Amino acid sequence: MTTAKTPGTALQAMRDAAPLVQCITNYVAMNIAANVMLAAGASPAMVHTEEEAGEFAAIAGALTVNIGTLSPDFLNGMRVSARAAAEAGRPWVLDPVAHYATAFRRDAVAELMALRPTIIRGNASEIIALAGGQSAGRGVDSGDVVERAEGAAVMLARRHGAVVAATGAIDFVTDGTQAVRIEGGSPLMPQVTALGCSLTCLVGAFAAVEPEAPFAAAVAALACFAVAGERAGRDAAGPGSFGWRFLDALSVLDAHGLDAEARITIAAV
Ligand SMILES: Nc1ncnc2c1ncn2[C@@H]1O[C@H](COP(=O)(O)OP(=O)(O)O)[C@@H](O)[C@H]1O
Ligand SMILES: Cc1ncsc1CCOP(=O)(O)O
Ligand SMILES: [Mg+2]
Repeated sequence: MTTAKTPGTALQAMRDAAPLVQCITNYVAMNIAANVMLAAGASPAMVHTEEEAGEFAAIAGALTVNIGTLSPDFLNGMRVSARAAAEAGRPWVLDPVAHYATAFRRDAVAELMALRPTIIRGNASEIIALAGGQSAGRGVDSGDVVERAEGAAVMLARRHGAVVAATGAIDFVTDGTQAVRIEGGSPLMPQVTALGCSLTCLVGAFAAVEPEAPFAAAVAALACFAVAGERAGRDAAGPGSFGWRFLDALSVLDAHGLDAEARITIAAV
């Protein structure tokens, strides 16, 4: 008899492995993302300089790349790391923060997409625009609901052979052949900066432990955020207390609680 792997078993496996994850993320996110990773049980390292980023990608279990505060130097580090991760057979996750905003970002994301990310995690506006659609996004915050991004996510997944996670009030994850929606979280989450960036890093942690199952890895990471976010939101007075409650909720989340409270439903593709 085989037992289907649940988000809870994926969480336990991730904690047991405490994977080293190379996170190339933005200046806003670096601290909160590292704390989110530690609370969840992963080992983050924010390593982005070209001189060492490629070498580091070969020893980390996974790489995450986020263009939030992009510069030519950051981009050089992203290029060598994504290539090194692919050569070492490690999964890598792309977070195309506000890629529609400027030509520099658009060109950078086109180049990074050509390096074949294993998983793409973005908010609804980012996913719509990445598929060539008209999004309402202007800066880093989404102006669209995820429902509008679902078709774009499926199209992107098929076109690029990647898992695509579009997040918002109800998340949507697809690999082009299957899809799920994940409910939970809190309306306070978009009020705390860099939680989406932190989620991208956590997706990398799960992918490091499940390199052959990136769809399940992305679902498990998003489910952790959904359950911890819902728990933290219950007693939070606002974004400030939500922030620390969320970290605490992530750190005490266990396999049983995750499987009991995660609301994941299969969606048609
Ligand atoms: N209105 C909401 N209700 C519940 N959870 C939300 C809401 N908006 C965002 N989230 C959650 O916040 C996290 C970050 O997603 P999102 O805000 O879409 O990313 P980003 O910060 O990149 O814009 C995800 O776990 C998502 O499910
Ligand atoms: C405010 C800001 N500016 C550049 S990156 C960034 C953080 C964006 O974080 P998130 O995409 O998780 O909202
Ligand atoms: Mg974002």
